[in-house]
Amino acid sequence: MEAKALVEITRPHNCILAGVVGLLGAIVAAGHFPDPTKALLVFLVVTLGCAAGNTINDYFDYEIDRINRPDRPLPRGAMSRRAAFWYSMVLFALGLAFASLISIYALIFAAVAYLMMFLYAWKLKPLPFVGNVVVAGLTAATPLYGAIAVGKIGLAGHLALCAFLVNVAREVIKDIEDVEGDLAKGAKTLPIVIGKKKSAYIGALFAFLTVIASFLPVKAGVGVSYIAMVPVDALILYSAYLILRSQDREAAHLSQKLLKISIFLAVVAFMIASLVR
Ligand SMILES: CC(C)=CCC/C(C)=C/CC/C(C)=C/CC/C(C)=C/COC[C@H](O)COP(=O)(O)O
Ligand SMILES: CC(C)=CCC/C(C)=C/CC/C(C)=C/CC/C(C)=C/COP(=O)(O)OP(=O)(O)O
Ligand SMILES: [Mg+2]
Repeated sequence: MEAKALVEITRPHNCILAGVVGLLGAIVAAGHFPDPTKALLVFLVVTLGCAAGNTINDYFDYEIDRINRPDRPLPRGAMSRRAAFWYSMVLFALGLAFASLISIYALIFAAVAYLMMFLYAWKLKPLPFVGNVVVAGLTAATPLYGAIAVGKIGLAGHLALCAFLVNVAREVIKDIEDVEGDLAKGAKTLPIVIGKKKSAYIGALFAFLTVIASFLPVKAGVGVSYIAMVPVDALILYSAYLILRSQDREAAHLSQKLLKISIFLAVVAFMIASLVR
């Protein structure tokens, strides 16, 4: 087994971004930076959960990824499926252990989120649109987790709404990109059921809704750097334009990657604004 596969399979860039979003949720809910121990625990529970979710996802997606993503650790043989399964279980268990140190509510919330990630990878992904909503719901749960840890939701709800909308858009567009492999495994994703053009309209609609919702977090203290949301919203609208113009694999890949960049930029803008206000 390649040692680097243990890190690569977790998709560390997603996990770190998710951990920062959990922390951001705690900050905007509390209105200040939380207790450092609690902040670290929130970061660890979200990061470990995301790492476990990505790992179990690759375990169940082995056949699809052999077509769509042959360079990933499992299809290229860098790690066995059995090792990936037990590795994800260890990561889930570690996350729950840290969640138990926060509060009973934080433990229950994490357990439900982790279960949803397992169910998504095992059974829900092939269901048209349901899988997209589950993944987007999990990204929305991330800022809410930080808020739960500090005992109030507050303005983290705005971040959760934006996270949900932008990730529904991105998941639908990713499914347009992955039609070939999903067809081979018999997955009934939205583009396979209603066609790539109608799916592009749905993806673009959720991108537009994200831009509208992005004005809500102005109350979340992003007033100082709200100007930073202008390029973020422009990037989201450009992603929507790209997928409406063409639904081929290359256009869908660029559109979903630009949406991911917009997520990263938006999180940075919110984090700076919430810390400097
Ligand atoms: C206005 C605006 C865009 C606000 C941002 C809202 C916000 C706080 C978003 C954060 C969402 C979040 C928790 C992201 C964590 C990382 C992530 C993208 C998770 C979803 O991953 C599923 C995806 O299918 C993985 O695919 P890939 O990224 O290609 O590995
Ligand atoms: C709220 C708590 C405690 C944890 C949340 C943890 C987070 C951030 C979850 C966000 C959603 C996520 C990363 C789910 C993991 C499963 C995953 C990678 C879904 C997407 O997989 P596919 O739909 O197969 O797409 P790929 O082609 O990228 O594999
Ligand atoms: Mg997958």
